[in-house]
Amino acid sequence: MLELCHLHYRYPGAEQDALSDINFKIQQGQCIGLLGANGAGKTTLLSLIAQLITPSAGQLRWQQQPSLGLVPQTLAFYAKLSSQENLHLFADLYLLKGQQRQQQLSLAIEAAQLESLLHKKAGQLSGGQQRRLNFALGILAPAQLFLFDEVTVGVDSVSRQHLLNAIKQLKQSGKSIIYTSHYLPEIEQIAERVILLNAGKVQLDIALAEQPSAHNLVIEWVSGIPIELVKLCQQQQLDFQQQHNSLIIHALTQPQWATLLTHISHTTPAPTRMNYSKPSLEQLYLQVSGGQL
Ligand SMILES: Nc1ncnc2c1ncn2[C@@H]1O[C@H](COP(=O)(O)OP(=O)(O)OP(=O)(O)O)[C@@H](O)[C@H]1O
Repeated sequence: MLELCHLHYRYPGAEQDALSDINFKIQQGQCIGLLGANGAGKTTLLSLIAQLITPSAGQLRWQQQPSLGLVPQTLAFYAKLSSQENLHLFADLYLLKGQQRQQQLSLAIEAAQLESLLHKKAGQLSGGQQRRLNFALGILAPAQLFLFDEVTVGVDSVSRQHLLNAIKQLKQSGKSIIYTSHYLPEIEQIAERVILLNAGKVQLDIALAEQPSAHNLVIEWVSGIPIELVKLCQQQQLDFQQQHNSLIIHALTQPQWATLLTHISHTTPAPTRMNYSKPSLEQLYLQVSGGQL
C-alpha cells in the first residue's frame, strides 16, 4: 500500500539527519511494530508518513490515495470542549455521516471506554483518560493506514488492553497499522513484523515468526556464578553474558543445552532458578540494540 524509498529527513538547522535512507514497504492489513530508543527517529518517521513534514530526500510511494488515521504522542484535542463535542467535531472533520458516523463513534467510544466521560471537559480528564480520548479521536478516521505513537503511555492496564483490542479489530478489518511503543509485550501481541530504528537508520526488519528458533538459557545462583561454568561456556564458544548472579546464554541448541545440564547437575552450589525458553522480543531487542529500550 505504501513504499518508502531512500527517505531522508533533517530538521531545519540540525547538523545531521534525523532519518537516513529508510526503505521498506507496508502491505495492506499488516501491523508493524516500530521500535527504537529515545531519539531513534520513530516520531519523525510517523510524521513523514502522515505528511506533517516533507522528506529532505527520497519518496513516499502510495499505491492509492493516502488515507491516514494518526494518534499522535502529543495530545490533539480541544481542552475546553467536552469529550463528546471533541468526538463530533472530529467526525465532522472526517466528513463522517449517517450510519458510518454512528458506527465509527460507537467503536471509538467503546475502545477508549469513554461512555461515562462524554460530558466532561477534555481538559478536566485525568492524564490517562486524556490519552484514551486522543486515541478515540484518531481511530474515528475512515482511514486505511493508522499510525499510533506511544498511545498507551500512562494508561492503566485494563484500559490499555481495550486499546490493544481495538487495534487488533482494526487489523482484522484489513487496515494497516504502524505502532510505536517502548512496551515490547504490547508489540508482541499485535504486530507480525518489527522494524528497529537506531540513530535514524533501520537496524532490523523482521517478521516475528522468524525470530531465532534457538532458545536462551538463564541460570541464577544466590551468590556468584560458579567459575567452572563460565570456563565451560568459553570453551564451547557460547554466546553468553554474566549479570550479577545470573548467566544468560543466547541461541543455545538442544545438544548444547544437554551438555550444560550435565555439568550444572555436578556443580555446587546448585542454581536457584533455570529458564530455558525462546527469547522474548524484549531479550531479542536488548541483544540487537545493545541494551537501550
Ligand atoms: N523539532 C525538532 N527539531 C530538531 N530536531 C528534532 C526535532 N524533533 C526531533 N528532533 C531530533 O530528531 C531525532 C529523532 O527524534 P524523534 O522524536 O523522531 O525520536 P523518537 O524515536 O520518536 O524518540 P522518543 O522515543 O523519545 O519519542 C532526535 O535526535 C531529536 O533530537
